[in-house]
Amino acid sequence: MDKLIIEGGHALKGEVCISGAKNSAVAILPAAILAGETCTIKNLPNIKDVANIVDILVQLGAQVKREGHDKLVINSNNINTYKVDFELSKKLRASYYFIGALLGRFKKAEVPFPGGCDIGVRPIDQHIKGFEALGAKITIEHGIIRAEADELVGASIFLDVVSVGATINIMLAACMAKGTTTIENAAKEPYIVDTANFLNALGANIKGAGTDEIKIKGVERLGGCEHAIIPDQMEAGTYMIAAAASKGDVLIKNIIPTHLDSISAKMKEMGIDIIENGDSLRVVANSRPKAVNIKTMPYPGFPTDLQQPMSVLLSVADGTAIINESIYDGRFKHVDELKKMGAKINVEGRIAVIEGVPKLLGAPVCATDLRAGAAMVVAGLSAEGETIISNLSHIERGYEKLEEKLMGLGAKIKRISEED
Ligand SMILES: CC(=O)N[C@H]1[C@@H](OP(=O)(O)OP(=O)(O)OC[C@H]2O[C@@H](n3ccc(=O)[nH]c3=O)[C@H](O)[C@@H]2O)O[C@H](CO)[C@@H](O)[C@@H]1O
Ligand SMILES: C=C(OP(=O)(O)O)C(=O)O
Repeated sequence: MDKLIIEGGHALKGEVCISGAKNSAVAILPAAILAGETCTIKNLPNIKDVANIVDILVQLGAQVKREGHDKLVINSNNINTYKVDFELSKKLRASYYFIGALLGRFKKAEVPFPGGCDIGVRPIDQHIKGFEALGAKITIEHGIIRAEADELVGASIFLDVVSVGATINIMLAACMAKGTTTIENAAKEPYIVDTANFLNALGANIKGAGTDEIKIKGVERLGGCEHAIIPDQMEAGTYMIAAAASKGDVLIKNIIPTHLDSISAKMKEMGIDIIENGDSLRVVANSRPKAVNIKTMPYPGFPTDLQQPMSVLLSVADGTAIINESIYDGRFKHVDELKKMGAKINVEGRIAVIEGVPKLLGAPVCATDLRAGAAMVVAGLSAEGETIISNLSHIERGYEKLEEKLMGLGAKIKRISEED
């Protein structure tokens, strides 16, 4: 089992280039099952979640060819099963997209329950409600979700909760359904727009992605296309927070700054300089940040996926901050780890009260989930002394070349294997 060792207290300085978005990639790759011709997908992040999705595509019989480090060419014509392997499915959250994609293509899907970060209850009732509205019969047996339909017919679906996964999954199933599907109270995250753009490039007719009402007119057949994944909002946000926590000066390149507006706004409120310029953004932090309150919200609100890294910056801020985690009921598992480094945080349900301390002190800590891992890295970079982070597999699901990128910014970070 590898560990990361960080010698903290070195300001990050320089430039970092952001990779393609995990949450777009893991939706668009399964969506390629609906394509009647070859798809070329570019700007894919080289992360475990993408590798896991590719393993499922291959298990189903798709031809997947890698070209260069960030490009895959996929042909789904030879897919010969609608059943996803149990072990592969539970390796990540996004395996749920195979339900929508296989149902859309074969009118049948068998997908074991997905895995993903353990951050509270994560039901998929809204996905199921959407598939049923389109005419599918859903049964759950022995941990496997079975979806089956004689035909899929467009329907009007009002989501009870704003769900990224349900919005995309219904889009996938509805693309080739008969008639028009309307998703109301749809999620608006950039991944939804990216996935809709990909499907439209294949020949789908989706309008309104990025708003809370999406209309999908079913088409007979989808073709192929070339598509580049958008930059990763969460990776970019993590580097913004890391730059500030280390009192650094970092130019974050290859981003869409509007996707980061809620983070930039909060960081400006904290007294950190954020300078946008085209597709890059510079973060300059010289002094201790001011404490601010945060409530996580669906896009364009402050993203839950950056709540954990942000809690590190608030741990060393001047004053007391309140975090209201409105999306998940268990996304504070990292707090016990941060306390080992001297953070003063009280958690009561979905609320964390953080009393800022002047500095954190390095300690052995564990990455309990993906963004908890990112939070530990940010904490290690800002802390005095050495931080040793274990349980790295979560971090590998979502961050491409983490050590390499941080070392490029002057961080003292290295990976060791247990036997080293
Ligand atoms: C692979 C992927 O894209 N993961 C992201 C996706 O996860 P995921 O798609 O799982 O998250 P959702 O947007 O669906 O979940 C949002 C909230 O809705 C609830 N809910 C969701 C679906 C449902 O059928 N019923 C229900 O009650 C969830 O418990 C949660 O409280 O969006 C989350 C919210 O931005 C992010 O944290 C994850 O990084
Ligand atoms: C919660 C996350 O991932 P997943 O939904 O894939 O578990 C995340 O990316 O922060």
